[in-house]
Amino acid sequence: MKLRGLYAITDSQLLAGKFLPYVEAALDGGVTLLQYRDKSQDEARRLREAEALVELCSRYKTRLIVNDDAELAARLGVGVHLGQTDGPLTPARTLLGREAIIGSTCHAQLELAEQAAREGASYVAFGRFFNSVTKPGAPAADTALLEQARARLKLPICVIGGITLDNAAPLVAHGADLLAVIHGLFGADSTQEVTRRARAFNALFASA
Ligand SMILES: Cc1ncc(COP(=O)(O)OP(=O)(O)O)c(N)n1
Ligand SMILES: Cc1nc(C(=O)O)sc1CCOP(=O)(O)O
Ligand SMILES: [Mg+2]
Repeated sequence: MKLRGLYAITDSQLLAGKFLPYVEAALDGGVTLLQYRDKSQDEARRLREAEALVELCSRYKTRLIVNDDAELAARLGVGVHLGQTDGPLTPARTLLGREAIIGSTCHAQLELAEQAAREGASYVAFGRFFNSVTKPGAPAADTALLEQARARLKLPICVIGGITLDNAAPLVAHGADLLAVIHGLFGADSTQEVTRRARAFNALFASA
């Protein structure tokens, strides 16, 4: 499967009280990957919400990724996204199997991406490209890095951090395969607007 398009990421605070309707609205507009990202320690809620997403993603034929938690991903039979402090990639690959999608945060460092590629990552993520409401303190990356990554890596390249419909096009033009978005997608006022934004993010790839 080609990993290219919109990578929607959930946020428990932003989606409080509208979690499933907003996620379904995004899937309706077209999502290549959906990441369940919940930074709370509420294990019961995490399991409940992640199971609901498994069902939703199976209806929309979308691949689900769990943030941080390879054990939960294994339990649900889905992929995982691992940051630099979320545990090593090689055992996660062994746990989840060859077919699983495993993503790796590489900040703005090509060396981290090359290491992730050697250890079996399915995609590498660089960021943050713009000011992020969700994660303002993340290290900054720029489009020059993207061009170098494109030249040196064969893996799909994901970009993240403050991405909106107004600033995403140059990232695609500089070689991004996946646009990972929280606020620029789910910060909308209505489900209709979430669907419109998802379609518009995908349209950036059609014209690239
Ligand atoms: C697609 C994608 N890219 C980067 C991240 C950030 O991962 P990490 O650095 O582990 O930070 P947290 O998201 O866990 O706070 C991501 N989740 N997804
Ligand atoms: C979770 C995350 N990781 C980042 C990184 O740079 O690694 S930026 C980020 C936040 C993404 O949310 P938004 O689209 O609202 O900016
Ligand atoms: Mg993490």
